Amino acid sequence: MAPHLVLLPLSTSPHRPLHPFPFNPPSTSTASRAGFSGFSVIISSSSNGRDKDGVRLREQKRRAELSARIASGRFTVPQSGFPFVLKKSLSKLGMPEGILDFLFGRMDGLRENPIIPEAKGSIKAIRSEAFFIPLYELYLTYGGIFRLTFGPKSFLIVSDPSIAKHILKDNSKAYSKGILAEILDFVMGKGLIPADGEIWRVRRRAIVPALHQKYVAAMISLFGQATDRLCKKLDAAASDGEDVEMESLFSRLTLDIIGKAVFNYDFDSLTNDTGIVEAVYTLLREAEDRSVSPIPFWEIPIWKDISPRQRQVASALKLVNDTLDDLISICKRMVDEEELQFHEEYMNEKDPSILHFLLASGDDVSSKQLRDDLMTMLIAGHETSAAVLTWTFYLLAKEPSIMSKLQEEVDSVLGDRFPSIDDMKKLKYATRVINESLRLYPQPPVLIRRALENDVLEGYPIKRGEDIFISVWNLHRSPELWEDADKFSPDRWALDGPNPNETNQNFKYLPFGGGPRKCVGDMFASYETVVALAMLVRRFNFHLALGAPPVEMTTGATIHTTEGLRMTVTRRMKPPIVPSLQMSNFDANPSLSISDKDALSQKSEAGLAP
Ligand code: HEM
Repeated sequence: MAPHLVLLPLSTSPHRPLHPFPFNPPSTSTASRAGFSGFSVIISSSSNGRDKDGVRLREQKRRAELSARIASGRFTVPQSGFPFVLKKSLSKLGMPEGILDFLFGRMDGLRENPIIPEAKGSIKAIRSEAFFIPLYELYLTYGGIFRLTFGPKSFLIVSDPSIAKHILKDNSKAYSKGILAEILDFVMGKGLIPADGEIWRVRRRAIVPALHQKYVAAMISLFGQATDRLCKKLDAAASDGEDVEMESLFSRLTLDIIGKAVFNYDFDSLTNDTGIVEAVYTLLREAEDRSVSPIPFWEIPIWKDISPRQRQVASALKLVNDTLDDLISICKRMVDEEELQFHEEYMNEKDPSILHFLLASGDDVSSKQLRDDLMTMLIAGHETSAAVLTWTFYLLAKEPSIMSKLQEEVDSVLGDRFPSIDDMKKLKYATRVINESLRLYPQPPVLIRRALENDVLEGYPIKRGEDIFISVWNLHRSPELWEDADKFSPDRWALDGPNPNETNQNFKYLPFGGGPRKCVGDMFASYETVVALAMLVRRFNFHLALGAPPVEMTTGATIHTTEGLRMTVTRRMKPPIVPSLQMSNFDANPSLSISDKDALSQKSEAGLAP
């Protein structure tokens, strides 16, 4: 049975009160290897109206309890052996800690098999919040690599850039997707995310070329058109004075985009709740629930037949699979009828989807594998982008000065028209806002691997079969690696500097992973989120809704809010019109500005348009 212990459904408030984390000196000299020095972490405060003090007090109490548990040694396996007893005795005799650390640190270095610092505990100890939060606090105590043990099961938690680089890049062949592949098997099969070994190599080689530059550029107009549909919804809400729940709207926006982009299917989920949209959400929720369930019920044979939930999952899976099979057949027919001249940047103008590219390329693959790959991209490219937009708008709502600076840029670059590929270079600040949002809310917050062979991580020997969580959350918020780590500050990235990525940030910043398994949709996702962000903030102001529940985090594959992101949306005054009306390749009516298009679509609704 796959171990699912650590990923329990947990939530906590990102509105963290001002709270100095009581730094515990590392309990083993090995922690100092990870570069520890005495510091305290100041966690910034925020407000969301109602219940602020209650949340703050609860949070303070919870944190004090956790700190006390860590300080009590409850998570710590006592060290044994002569050096430890000697060190303790010398310490009691009053020898300064610095000298002891120096002496015993050297002895540790000479030992053949240094022991990884170990945090031991009951699952209940971290059950009350999003699991990566206690991992962060344990990281502050135990350092860049430590073992987290629950009963017979243990995980290595990695929060050190050079160890992350070793696992993801330098020795990536020695690691598989482990637990992740087991959990996602029912929905992604051998798709690109869970696949390992030869299947992964072959599929990666087939899929990466499909996301070529011309394709991504063509997608910009799709992003614009989909966001325009969302703008219309928000326009109506602004007129009616109704608050909106942005997280679910972003989820629908990115579902509509990824459906068209991957297999040319219009879910139209921003307008309709069709059976297929519901089926996709049933599968997404099931994948997330399985990844956070302590017991894999779904592996019990009879359970599948008697559990109404599992029966619902099975029928959702059938509906989505049948739909994908139909889309594959339709696309095959299109390709057969096409006068095909396949080349590197091939793209069918009517159907620029990834599926069309794969079939046109002569990709020799079973329908099941193709379906697994499409499903993988649907899931990978949907919730991630939605989560990035959700947390970006949350951060912006709390920082009006950053929002104003962003709106200023968007007004001057875009004026009243849809973004084009050329604008992507010009929307520099918008890009930095997304870069910074991805630092504070990485999606997913943890990368999962399993060692396929024995290895050595920063001097620590580890065994084949070890399950490893690389905590991107810890890397991105480490006070050792970042100044004002918890502060939302897009200006930390120079406007004219390179786009930050894992390579130029030496693996302390991993928004899209790194090494051979890096995200294939990084450029797609960056443009998608910048286009949506720019178009939305240009037309509207966003505020956290008065009286809304506090925005708290919960974890699935990505970081969700517990009760949504309720916002009040108001129309902005019209920005100045910039004369250039250049549109991206695939817009049917390239000379129109957004207001022209609005007028046309209103006429069309009234039956006036040609
Ligand atoms: C902001 C949005 C996105 C974020 C933050 C994101 C993040 C990531 C990360 C961190 C990984 C590495 C996972 C690991 O190493 O375990 C990954 C892999 C992947 N992503 Fe994305 N992603 C995003 C959007 C997309 C989109 C739009 C697509 C498809 C069009 C996509 C397709 C994939 C695939 C197929 C993989 C697996 C690659 C492999 O294992 O070879 N992602 N993504």
